[in-house]
Amino acid sequence: MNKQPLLGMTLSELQDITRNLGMPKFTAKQIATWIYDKRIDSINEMTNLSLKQREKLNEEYEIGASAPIEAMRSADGTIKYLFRTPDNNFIESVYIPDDDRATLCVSSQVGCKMNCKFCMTGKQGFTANLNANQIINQIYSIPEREKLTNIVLMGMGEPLDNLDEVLKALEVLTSDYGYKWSSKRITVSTVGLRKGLRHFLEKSNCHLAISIHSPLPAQRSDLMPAEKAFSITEMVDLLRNYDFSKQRRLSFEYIVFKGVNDSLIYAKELVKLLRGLDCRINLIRFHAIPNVDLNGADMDTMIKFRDYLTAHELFTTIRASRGEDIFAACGMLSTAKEQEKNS
Ligand SMILES: C[S@@+](CC[C@H](N)C(=O)[O-])C[C@H]1O[C@@H](n2cnc3c(N)ncnc32)[C@H](O)[C@@H]1O
Ligand code: SF4
Repeated sequence: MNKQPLLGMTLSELQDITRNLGMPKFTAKQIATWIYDKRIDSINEMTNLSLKQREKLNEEYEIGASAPIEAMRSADGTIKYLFRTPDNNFIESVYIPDDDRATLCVSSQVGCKMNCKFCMTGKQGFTANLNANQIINQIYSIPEREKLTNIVLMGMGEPLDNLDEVLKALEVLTSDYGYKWSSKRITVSTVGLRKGLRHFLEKSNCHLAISIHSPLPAQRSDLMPAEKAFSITEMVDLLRNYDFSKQRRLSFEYIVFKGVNDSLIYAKELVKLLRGLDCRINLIRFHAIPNVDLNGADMDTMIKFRDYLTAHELFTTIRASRGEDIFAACGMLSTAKEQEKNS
């Protein structure tokens, strides 16, 4: 029988286990402390549990951490990690050090259903949802885990399409019994799914990044089919009901494609669409992917675009492109691995 991983479990799930094994309720908290505070490698190290309790736990459970199988280092310090899931699928996480920050870009699914035109993960199609163990393991099992200051769910997959497991992982990351991270250090990035977005905003305080890429519904649906199910105009109306002026931040991600969405007409439309909303814009450089007729805009164009938005009260930054020499656009490495597996 396969053992169940404890890593990634919420306190209430651990309490279910201790109850079923006839252990006192407080044992669940002790187990959480061993896993999330002390970061032990085996159940045998839980020395404030009796030998009998450890034996019982060991029969059905394990810590459930699994190290990355590959690491690719960029000249700029970015490291891309490849993990193998128990079902022999591949997922990627990217470690991005930057002055006093160190961000980990974490995956939420193997592949993705959303099929955005410009995204390598989208081209893979959907294979599986990651469970909370597999999401937390990406953080737990990298050598730089103690250096991390920020986490972004911007790796493979659409987090709101796997919201239950994502919310569990966010609970473990932000709870007192877990990693005790402030929700201000965590950002969830999404194309915006009608049901998931509302649910996420109600259940989590983490920052929200919406992948917008065009202010015009017709163009956006050409780039991102998810627009057809939940339009950006409706999404913005929904977002207006929430307060982003305090703890939680709202940002919009905008890949600037040459000759597609890079003229000031689009900047003007963005200003119109987002007027009055407490938010910022991140302009992203496109990482070219094979067989897609899109190119990134040049830096001059991006600067003009940024300056227009900033002059119209939309605070805008240009995100530094990191790890281009190691295919840091997510989905590249796992696609290559998948092809190797099938050849
Ligand atoms: C891979 S997605 C994962 C999170 C979520 N599914 C989303 O789309 O926001 C994270 C970000 O990467 C962007 N992205 C995808 N493919 C890209 C590429 N080839 N170059 C630059 N950014 C890309 C997405 O638009 C999104 O803003
Ligand atoms: S950009 Fe995000 S939603 Fe679109 S296909 Fe890629 S991972 Fe999925």
